[in-house]
Amino acid sequence: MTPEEIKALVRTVPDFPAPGILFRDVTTLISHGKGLSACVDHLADRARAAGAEAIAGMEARGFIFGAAVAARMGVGFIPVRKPGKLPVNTIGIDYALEYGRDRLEIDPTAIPQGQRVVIIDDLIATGGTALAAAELLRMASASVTHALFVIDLPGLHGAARLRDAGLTVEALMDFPGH
Ligand SMILES: O=P(O)(O)OC[C@H]1O[C@H](OP(=O)(O)OP(=O)(O)O)[C@H](O)[C@@H]1O
Ligand SMILES: Nc1ncnc2[nH]cnc12
Repeated sequence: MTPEEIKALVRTVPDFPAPGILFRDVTTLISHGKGLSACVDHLADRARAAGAEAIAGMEARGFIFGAAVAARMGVGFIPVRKPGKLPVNTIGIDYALEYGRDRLEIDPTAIPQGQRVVIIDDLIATGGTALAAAELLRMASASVTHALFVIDLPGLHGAARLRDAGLTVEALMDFPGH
């Protein structure tokens, strides 16, 4: 399936989780076997080209795509978790969302020194989550140069923020005007 065909599987829900937000819902995409598989293939091709030695994905939707891509590539997966979930000493970072604030944590021992880690998430909006994840992974000595997304909302300028911060950003599709 092409990215255009995969895009047709994304459901748009107005006013979720707050008035004025157009929620781009991947539930309908991941419940479609061929759509999910094609999505994972496209992301894995790009992660391979980026030289990924491990994939990091953000809780929760980043786990779905990130872990599937890591398994398809035969590399490890690093869960970037919401707070209080990991049973070991963590390092963490606070960040702003399109609709609120949150915090991410990782187990710093999960990453060998200098390992090339590619970030994968379902969607980039303001870029706050991905920038926080990149900073956190670097605090744990990862080499982070690429971030891959299924969906970009270019109207929220997240990809531009990541590029300004020196990251290479790719997305399979975008929804202009968010
Ligand atoms: O670019 P940003 O403005 O930071 O927004 C993008 C993030 O927001 C969503 O996750 P959310 O925090 O809603 O969590 P979820 O995956 O648990 O639904 C999405 O999956 C990204 O991780
Ligand atoms: N508009 C949106 N749709 C789905 N997930 C999001 N995360 C942040 N903004 C979002």
